[in-house]
Amino acid sequence: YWGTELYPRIFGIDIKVFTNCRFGMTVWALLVCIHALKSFELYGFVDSMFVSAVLQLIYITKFFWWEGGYMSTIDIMVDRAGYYICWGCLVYVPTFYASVSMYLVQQPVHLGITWSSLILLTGILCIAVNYLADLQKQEVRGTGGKCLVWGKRPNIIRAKYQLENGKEKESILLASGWWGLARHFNYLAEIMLALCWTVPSLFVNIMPYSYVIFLTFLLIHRSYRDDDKCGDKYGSFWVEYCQMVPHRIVPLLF
Ligand SMILES: NC(=O)C1=CN([C@@H]2O[C@H](COP(=O)(O)OP(=O)(O)OC[C@H]3O[C@@H](n4cnc5c(N)ncnc54)[C@H](OP(=O)(O)O)[C@@H]3O)[C@@H](O)[C@H]2O)C=CC1
Ligand SMILES: CC(C)=CCC[C@@H](C)[C@H]1CC[C@H]2C3=CC=C4C[C@@H](O)CC[C@]4(C)[C@H]3CC[C@]12C
Repeated sequence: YWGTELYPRIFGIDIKVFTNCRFGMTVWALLVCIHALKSFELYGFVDSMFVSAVLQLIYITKFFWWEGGYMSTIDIMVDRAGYYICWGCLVYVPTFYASVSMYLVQQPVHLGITWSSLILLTGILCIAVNYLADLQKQEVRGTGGKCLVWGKRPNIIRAKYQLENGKEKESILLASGWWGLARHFNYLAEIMLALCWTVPSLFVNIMPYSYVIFLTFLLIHRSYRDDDKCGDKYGSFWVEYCQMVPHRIVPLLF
């Protein structure tokens, strides 16, 4: 179920790049377009479908833009290519992640220009925060901490860790900017964004909210998994970071 190989290749093709990045994300985007086209064919322009589809498509485009950063996440560095990842990315992501659009084909909602614009702008803001947080970490590490974070010198911990062969290495833990608000503020933006592309379906049925609910559980669980992973890797340096940034996802709350 969890797999054995970390980076399997078939005929030179990296299986995890294919499943996690290319197939799942592309079919998700295609299904959003297919549902939006069907809705247009049935009812003409529907603002709720437009807002939801545009947010999902911007998010997927952002994913491809940032794909290099995804290569250093738990999915690629820790999870092996087993049933969990393969079924998850080949079947679960395209179908379940696009389920709000599928729902809106059956249940069109007219939001009006004010609500549509408000939801669209909030969603775009969430995508920007999620992207900027991921980028900030990459930039600080890429420059060895010699950059500005929100206009100031970053607060960093130079964390030492050991490789399996005993060699000592160093990495940077950022404790300011987005990474000073909470240890995974990027997850909060991710959940708020999913809410933005779901809320156009209003509150008649719980079905379209399945993805937001799933994502909330997934990311809370992931924040614990990441704490374990980083605690094992960085030891006392991670404890120091947790003392500086005590909250996991929501500043002052959780
Ligand atoms: N829609 C979905 O289904 C999901 C979307 N996502 C999104 O994917 C993106 C990547 O998420 P994910 O990989 O889970 O997690 P993060 O982007 O939060 O990365 C966690 C890793 O970053 C490093 N790190 C942790 N804290 C710091 C710090 N303060 N400074 C520098 N480096 C740090 C550690 O790795 P290292 O070993 O390098 O130190 C840690 O394992 C996010 O935008 C997330 O929202 C994630 C899961 C599901
Ligand atoms: C129980 C079950 C079916 C779990 C799903 C497992 C996987 C399919 C998902 C676990 C983590 C997910 C992802 C992580 C990070 C991502 C970056 C984001 O910008 C786009 C989505 C994704 C690639 C996402 C894809 C599904 C998972 C691998």
